[in-house]
Amino acid sequence: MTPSARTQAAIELLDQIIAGARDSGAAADTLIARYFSTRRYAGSKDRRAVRELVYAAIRLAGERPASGRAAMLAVAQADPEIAATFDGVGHGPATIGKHETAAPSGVAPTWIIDRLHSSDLGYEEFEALISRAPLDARINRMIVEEIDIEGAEPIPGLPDGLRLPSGTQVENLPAYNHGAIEVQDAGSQFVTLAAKAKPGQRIVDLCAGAGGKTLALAAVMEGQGEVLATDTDRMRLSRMAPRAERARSGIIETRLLNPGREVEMLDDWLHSADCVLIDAPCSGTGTWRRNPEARWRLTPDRIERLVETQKHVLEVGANLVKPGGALVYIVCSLLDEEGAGQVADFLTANPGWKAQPLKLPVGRKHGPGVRLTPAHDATDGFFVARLIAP
Ligand SMILES: C[S@@+](CC[C@H](N)C(=O)[O-])C[C@H]1O[C@@H](n2cnc3c(N)ncnc32)[C@H](O)[C@@H]1O
Repeated sequence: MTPSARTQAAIELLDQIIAGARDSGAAADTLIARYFSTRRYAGSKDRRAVRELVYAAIRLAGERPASGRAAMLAVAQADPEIAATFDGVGHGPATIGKHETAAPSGVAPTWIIDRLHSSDLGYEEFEALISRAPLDARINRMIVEEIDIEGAEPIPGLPDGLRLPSGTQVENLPAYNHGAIEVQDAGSQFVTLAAKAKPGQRIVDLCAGAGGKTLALAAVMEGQGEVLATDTDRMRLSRMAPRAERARSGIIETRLLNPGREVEMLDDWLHSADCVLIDAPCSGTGTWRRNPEARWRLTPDRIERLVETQKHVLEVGANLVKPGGALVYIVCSLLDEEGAGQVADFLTANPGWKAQPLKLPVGRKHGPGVRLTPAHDATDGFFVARLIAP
């Protein structure tokens, strides 16, 4: 592909990504994979270059742009080499018109910026929210003692964490195929430490998804005890079994829940878990480094619905914790209404429950818990609190 054809491909993809964000459609990565599956003429270098262009445009535009062309024009404004590809030749985009406007640059839509700011996030933190995320992994000590991957660095404070060189094709590493490493952001690993999981315990991972945190819990438990991984999403939960098998985690049981009937379906675990981990569905404002187009998808209504679901899963989880046991609440959001505020409301509504001060190797105290931010901790953004049952 010529440089101009690459720019045109990025514009077409951005049009699809913008429509996907507006209509709750597929994520950018899925759309990019689909686009190239029908364009065999594009080699791996072309795909990489187009992907880079697409993500550069997504990172630049805080608000959802009017069109893919407007988004790429913003990249062209900052980079004369890209501007030169608007040449109208062959498969290239038409030349830039005198009165054409580029999508405005920014970190996020103004209403979200305001909410982040009211959640005590300083403006100096904002740029880092959409910076490029490093590639982190977790070593599975049940399979290997030590691991040697060229260019990999330890992550201070995380005995099992590894920062891999960017661009590492993890699926091609023998260590990955043997289950010796799992891709997992350092922030996710740090907040899972709040569960203080130990061999022999009974733990529920209530919103387990495809099992990122479940596998980390099972690894610390060294194959002793029980981990019940539940979720209401059949597709996500079904991805757990093959991952658990690869990681040789024999103590994980999965259970698909019906929304609204969770407590009934978990009656064999009532008031008996040492710990219930709730990695609640959230706005994902802490993960824009990995999914920068997610900030074009948010609406105040969507956040309101998420806050309701979070309140609900907290109530469900509280029913499963044994007296003196722990409820660990996590969101990858930096909005207080989903994090510190949500937990404060829970504590008011449930007298007797207490927030236990958390000592994590990273993060800063924030309300009844701890907050990790990309600028301060070089991780995705998270809020985590550990609550002890009466
Ligand atoms: C942040 S994701 C979990 C990610 C996962 N823990 C990980 O580490 O990869 C939140 C999950 O909550 C699930 N969820 C939503 N409502 C739920 C409910 N009422 N009960 C249990 N899980 C729910 C969603 O399907 C989603 O998989």
